[in-house]
Amino acid sequence: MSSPAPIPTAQPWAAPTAHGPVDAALDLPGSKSMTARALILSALSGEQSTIAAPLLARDTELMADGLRALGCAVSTMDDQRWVVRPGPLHGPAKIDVGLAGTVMRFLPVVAGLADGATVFDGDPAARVRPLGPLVAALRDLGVPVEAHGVGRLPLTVTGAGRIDGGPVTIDASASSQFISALLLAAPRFDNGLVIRHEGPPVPSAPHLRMTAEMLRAAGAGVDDSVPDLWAVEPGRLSGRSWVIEPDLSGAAPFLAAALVTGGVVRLPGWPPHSAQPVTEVRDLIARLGGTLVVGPDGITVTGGGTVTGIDVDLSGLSELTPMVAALAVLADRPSQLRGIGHIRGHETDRISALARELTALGAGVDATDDGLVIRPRRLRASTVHTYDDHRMAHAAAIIGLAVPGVRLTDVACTAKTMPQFATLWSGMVNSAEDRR
Ligand SMILES: O=C(O)C1=C[C@@H](OP(=O)(O)O)[C@@H](O)[C@H](O)C1
Ligand SMILES: C=C(OP(=O)(O)O)C(=O)O
Repeated sequence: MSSPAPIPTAQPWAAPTAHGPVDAALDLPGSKSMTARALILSALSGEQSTIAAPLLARDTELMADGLRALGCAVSTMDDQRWVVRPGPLHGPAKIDVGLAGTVMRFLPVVAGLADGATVFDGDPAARVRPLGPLVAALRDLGVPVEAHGVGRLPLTVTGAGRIDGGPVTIDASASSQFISALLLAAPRFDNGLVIRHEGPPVPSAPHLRMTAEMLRAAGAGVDDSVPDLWAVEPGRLSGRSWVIEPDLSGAAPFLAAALVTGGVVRLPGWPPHSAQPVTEVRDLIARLGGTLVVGPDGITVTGGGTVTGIDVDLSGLSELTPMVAALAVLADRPSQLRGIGHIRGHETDRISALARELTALGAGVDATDDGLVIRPRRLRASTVHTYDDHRMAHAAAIIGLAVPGVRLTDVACTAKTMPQFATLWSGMVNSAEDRR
């Protein structure tokens, strides 16, 4: 396979310090997880679909490219409305997954439905992200997969144009995306799918809820009423008009800015019924000392002046760990973040990366088996390594609000999910400074 697309060039960045409360209304980009699911479901449906307000970022663009490589027409000409025209899925194809968990987990199952061989590879850091249980499940379902070592990239999936489906067992404790990947394609399996999880708890329950909800919206029959068991009926998926919500996880650092500075951040345009875990995030913000209110004008987060340290199981909201860890070093008491051992397999080993970088900033940090213990201490200026991880960059930016002299080795890694992060962040901080 040709070498994977280059990783965005590193861009060192000085995080702006806030000298008072932020007060901002932000128009944030679409949800990565919803855009990824809408693309897959549209590509597997019977007719044309549109995706309004999609996320324009590296992860979703790689997903669109991957579907194109498999024979699906995806027009991204109009930034506000992508058009997906499904076509017969076929190889040979080469797919660059970048560092996107959604691309490296969702597309191999789609490739199993294609006729021919598809080769997958990605950034060097993607080659160490877990994939083995999904590879094993695909093989159990009769799809030939060649993988590196224990089931890592690079991968070759040789589809026969169809998958029998039926019962399969998987250990999805390393990533909920293994289950979402199989569920999203399952209506196209001849016999549908009954998937059982066996192993330590599956993380990211809200993402599995989103998968089931979007499958149902596309016309699939899904039963997710029994813990650790999901059933999808075989059937035709309908093309439809998807409308993507703003990304709640992408919003998280901005919400954190309200907490750190005792300010206000508003996110207009939030739907009354959200596919994302707004209630869980509201409860988390409340425990951290702020308030999140959902009203007709959208979401408003107000900081209470002090960040409260917490003891919290973040397994459902694990992608928010870097943001919560950043708040924890600025909090009034120690925090314990639990239930997140699997984030060692995220964009980087986030447990080790956070422990190392927060310690360098002066915090007291212990990595535990399933998370982090964080003791706030006097912090100092430091250059934070971002490890190509967008959310490590977010964490450093949050701390930089309160600690002068925080520099990031690279802010360009935020292009994974929000290429405009540095501009939006500086705009939020500078507009508050200008008003003072
Ligand atoms: O399905 C999805 O869109 C996602 C599921 C979660 O993955 P894990 O279960 O691997 O944490 C989450 O962390 C990731 O950012 C997006
Ligand atoms: C874990 C994350 O991403 P991915 O979809 O690449 O797993 C994340 O965005 O925090």
